[in-house]
Amino acid sequence: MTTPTPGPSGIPGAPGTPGTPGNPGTPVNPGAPAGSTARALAIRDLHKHYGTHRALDGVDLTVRTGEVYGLLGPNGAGKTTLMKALLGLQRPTSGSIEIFGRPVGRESLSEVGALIEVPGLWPTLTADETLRVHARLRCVPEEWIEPALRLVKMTEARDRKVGAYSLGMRWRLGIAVALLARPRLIVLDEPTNGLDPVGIREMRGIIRSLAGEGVAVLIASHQLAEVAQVCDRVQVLVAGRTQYEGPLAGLAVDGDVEAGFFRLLETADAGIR
Ligand SMILES: Nc1ncnc2c1ncn2[C@@H]1O[C@H](COP(=O)(O)OP(=O)(O)OP(=O)(O)O)[C@@H](O)[C@H]1O
Repeated sequence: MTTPTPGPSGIPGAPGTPGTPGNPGTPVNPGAPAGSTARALAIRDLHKHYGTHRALDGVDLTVRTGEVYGLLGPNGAGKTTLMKALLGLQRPTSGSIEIFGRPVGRESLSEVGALIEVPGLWPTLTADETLRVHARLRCVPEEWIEPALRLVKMTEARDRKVGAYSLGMRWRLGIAVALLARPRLIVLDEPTNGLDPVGIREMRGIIRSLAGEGVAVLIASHQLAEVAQVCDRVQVLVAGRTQYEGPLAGLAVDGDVEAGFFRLLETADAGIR
């Protein structure tokens, strides 16, 4: 578990963020003391059936504030289905989802930022213009743009058109958009997909900064390496069922996490066939 620290990003709305010089900080959740680990997301016995196919078959998952949680699983495991359900994009067959203690709905989703697949951005706008549009759409003050740009290290590129950005820059801007309204829970689908090693390292740094400020982060990935260095806990899903839940190190077989992960996938796969 990560202990929230004074906010390096200067995103003043993140819970428990004491603020930085010139950036006094206005906690979104003044009731939550710095360092507390409230339940950001609680999923219980979630089922999603498509006809007779069980895409999710009784999944439980809890993500706490200040934690980076990895949802791992091969193609078709049910990761996207779970994320869509928690974002209100898909109705589960049964089970419950609570975001900061409230069911999925307009109010609870106002606490959530999401980046699913490559961010859709307007190529003819600059980063600054992009964020201004989103600030207006979401009724967010323009002063919140600067800290979001700073967190993703896009201040220098803010006046360049998005059409000329690398994939890594687009991802970073996509994260800035997702963070603009200062969510307390952020959901990222394959956040390092297509990034080069430098981009991957930067993305990890951004994710850890968010967690350090008390934001709860849920990452879905089918690659162990992607989550290995950044997640506090993981859940391995195979064919809609939980095969493992806990710290990554708990997957290890003879000290080898990767070997343990692949053995788990093979065993689960054999059990399904
Ligand atoms: N709309 C749908 N209708 C029928 N089956 C679906 C639908 N959406 C998903 N599925 C099935 O549900 C299962 C889970 O799919 P899902 O996309 O959630 O997996 P995933 O873990 O996100 O995979 P990937 O890593 O490939 O994105 C798969 O077997 C998929 O074929």
